[in-house]
Amino acid sequence: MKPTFMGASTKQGYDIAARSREIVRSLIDEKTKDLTAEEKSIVERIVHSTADPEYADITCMSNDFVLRGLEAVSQGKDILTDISMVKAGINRYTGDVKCYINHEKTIELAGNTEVTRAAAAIEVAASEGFDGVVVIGNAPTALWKVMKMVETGSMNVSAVIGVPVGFVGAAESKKALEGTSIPHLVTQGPKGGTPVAVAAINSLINISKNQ
Ligand SMILES: C/C1=C2N=C(/C=C3N=C(/C(C)=C4\N[C@@](C)([C@@H]5N=C1[C@](C)(CCC(=O)O)[C@H]5CC(=O)O)[C@@](C)(CC(=O)O)[C@@H]4CCC(=O)O)[C@@](C)(CC(=O)O)[C@@H]\3CCC(=O)O)C(C)(C)[C@@H]/2CCC(=O)O
Repeated sequence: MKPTFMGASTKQGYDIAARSREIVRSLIDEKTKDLTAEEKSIVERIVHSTADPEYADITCMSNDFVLRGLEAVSQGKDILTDISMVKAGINRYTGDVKCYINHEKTIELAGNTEVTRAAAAIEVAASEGFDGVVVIGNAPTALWKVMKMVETGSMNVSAVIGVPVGFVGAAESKKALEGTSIPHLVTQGPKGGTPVAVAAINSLINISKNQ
């Protein structure tokens, strides 16, 4: 696989990405001065992907997030996403990227129990023996389910990127994740979404390749 920078793999693409990174740095350098080099790189990539410097204020990581996340992706552990759009964006990982939202067991479970498909998909992933990094960009109910299953010892999770977007439960679910001992990255408040989730995990994967 060709080396990339911010997903760019051509000379022109690389130049655009490098220029964009310079602009991002000039916008958020002061705000990120207390972060480690790895944390800074992750925040820069999120701001780069969204063109929204506010992410430098609202992105928060637990102290062990980078360590535990890097350990997991370096070992090639599985990555689990809440929805297909997030999975589609993680295109340079050599391990498995899984998403059970359209799995027949998920559809059956959601139909029988009347929970969301997003939450049912987490239960199915755990029942299939998932062990790795969870990436949630859209569905608060999936994030609540992960926290519950980790708390009850029914799911193995190395780290969680919890950045669901929206006005119904997103902020609350992320606040709850911050109160757990699960290694995590969150964006506080309603903002987040697929581009943020993908930027965060792709940045972690990129850092692990350059170690
Ligand atoms: C609250 C939900 C939101 N979904 C958003 C954005 C997009 N969702 C798409 C699709 C096709 C799917 N979303 C579901 C996950 C569906 N979305 C929800 C739920 C209603 C509730 C989740 C929760 O609160 O935890 C959820 C329903 C569920 O039962 O889980 C999906 C399963 C719906 C379905 O088809 O049954 C489905 C997943 C399909 C898949 O992954 O294969 C969009 C592609 C729709 C679109 O815009 O066309 C889009 C993806 C956007 C992206 O950037 O990737 C929001 C906006 C995140 C929204 C939360 C906002 C809010 O209501 O406040």
